[in-house]
Amino acid sequence: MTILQVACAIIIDHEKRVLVTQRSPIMKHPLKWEFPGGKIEPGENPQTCIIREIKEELTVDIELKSRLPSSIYHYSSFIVELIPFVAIIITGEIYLKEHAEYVWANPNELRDLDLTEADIPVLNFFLNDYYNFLN
Ligand SMILES: Nc1nc2c([nH]c(=O)n2[C@H]2C[C@H](O)[C@@H](COP(=O)(O)OP(=O)(O)OP(=O)(O)O)O2)c(=O)[nH]1
Repeated sequence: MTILQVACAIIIDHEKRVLVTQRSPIMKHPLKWEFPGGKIEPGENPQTCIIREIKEELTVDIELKSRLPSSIYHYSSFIVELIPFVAIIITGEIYLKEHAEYVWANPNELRDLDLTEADIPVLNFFLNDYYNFLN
């Protein structure tokens, strides 16, 4: 089985809340929550991919702060390598082009969300090994 490489963004605001988006009813994994992002296209690296995807999906420009460890998850029909980046918004207002909803969530709210499976280790790493070092 091939591995689908997907870059995602953990976008944080000045109150240390995290932006999470809900997949729409017509997407794969309908109504699950995720870190926004998408598939790496030929000729892209994960960094150029995530900047492009966030602009396309949320209409904002982001600046990348850190790359976190990938999460590899075996869904029934494919394997995903989820490549996370911590980021901040530098310009623009969020306007959802594909997702059903978004929310700025604190750690307890993040833990309660019905996330896509590949995101759970990403969230755990972020909260356990990264979050407390944020200013
Ligand atoms: N964007 C994103 N996709 C994720 C996450 N976790 C996870 O398992 N996935 C899976 C869901 C999808 O099967 C795949 C990404 O597909 P996508 O539909 O978001 O990406 P895309 O915008 O490039 O796709 P497309 O609409 O062009 O088909 O990775 C996540 O946190 N963010």
